Amino acid sequence: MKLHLFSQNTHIQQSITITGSKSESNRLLLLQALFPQLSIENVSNSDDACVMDEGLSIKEGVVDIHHAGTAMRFLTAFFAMQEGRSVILTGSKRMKERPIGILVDALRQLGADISFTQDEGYPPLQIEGRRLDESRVVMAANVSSQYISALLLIASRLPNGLELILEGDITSVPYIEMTLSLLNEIGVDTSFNGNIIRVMPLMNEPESKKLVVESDWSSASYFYSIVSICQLGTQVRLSSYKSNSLQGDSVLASIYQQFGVTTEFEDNQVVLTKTSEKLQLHFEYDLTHAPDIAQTIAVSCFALGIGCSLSGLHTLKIKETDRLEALKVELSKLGAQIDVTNSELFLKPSLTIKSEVTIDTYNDHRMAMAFAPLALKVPLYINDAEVVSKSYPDFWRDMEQIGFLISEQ
Ligand SMILES: O=C(O)C1=C[C@@H](OP(=O)(O)O)[C@@H](O)[C@H](O)C1
Ligand SMILES: C=C(OP(=O)(O)O)C(=O)O
Repeated sequence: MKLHLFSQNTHIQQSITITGSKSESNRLLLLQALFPQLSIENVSNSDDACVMDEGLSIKEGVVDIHHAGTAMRFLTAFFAMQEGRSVILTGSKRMKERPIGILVDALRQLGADISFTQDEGYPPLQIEGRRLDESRVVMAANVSSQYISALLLIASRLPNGLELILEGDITSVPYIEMTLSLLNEIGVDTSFNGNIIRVMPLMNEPESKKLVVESDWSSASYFYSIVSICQLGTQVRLSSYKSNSLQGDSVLASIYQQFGVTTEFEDNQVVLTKTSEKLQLHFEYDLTHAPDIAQTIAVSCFALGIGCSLSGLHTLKIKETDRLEALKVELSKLGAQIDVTNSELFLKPSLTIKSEVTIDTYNDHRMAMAFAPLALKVPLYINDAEVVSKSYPDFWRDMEQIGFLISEQ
């Protein structure tokens, strides 16, 4: 589906309800499979949460998680400790290019029986579930935090718990902390000191408990971008959010303050208001701990005519697409002067944006959503716009609600 987007409404006053965080949802769905007395509210309606939910219920045979990185990594750990269950865990063409060797090696240290059915180090995986008696694992922490969260999520159901020794710089730390916080909420004891994480085995079953998923902060990033581009006084209210979020992407509030957007919390809403036009000429930031908002920020800077130097982007090359390369190609089409390395992005300030450009999305939801706010500046086309369903199926409906004129080509 190719969409044409344009919007002349640069003074928006709207309230939007965003679906639950896909990261929190996929963790809680796994925990619920291990502890059925838990119930979850505001679960994400994203494709990634749906494939996670379906995957957990499959007893034998092929489990296809499509493009969902968290489902791939979390289900690998889950099936490895399901005694007597045998599955082939696979995904999309891109998923077969996203590395998983570090997690498989870590699970093998615990005693797991997992083999690669095609390329060594990549999905698909043949997993023969068994009791995992070991408890000590040494693993690299600088490639993806999802490998670490995957182990932590099953840890309290292992006979001896888990002691995880992390090697190298730890990437995407807030996602690890989110996992530990959710474990703590259900009564599991954990510790995280320096490069050692410990999870105690659960002695007593947790009480039945309702856990409410906060809405998705990565999805909120597109509204931050929109508000930053709009006129003074623009206000968008997003539900349901809280100031003490478990999601690292809530750092958006302090980042977009620098682009003139003020954040306030009222009841269960976060209120974004454009309060200042005074902008710096250059923005510098290390996104090691919030990689999913890199595309949003790069496009916001381009729309605002601000240059930027973004670092800590080493994980972007192994996400839904090589996001550094994709940003370079697509922003260049619009007239940007941009350079990327394996972990950085440099954008020069530019005052003009080419109109009626077609943006390719590379099977990456965040390419479509990050570029959409540019429609406030110039008309543009988005190819394969349905990709947004990976994390935010209602995205285009919500764009129409805030005044975007969208037509299918
Ligand atoms: O644990 C999670 O829910 C996630 C961790 C991050 O991945 P990396 O740790 O691979 O950067 C993030 O990019 C992804 O969207 C979700
Ligand atoms: C990287 C992402 O997802 P995943 O790794 O879970 O596929 C994302 O949603 O931006």
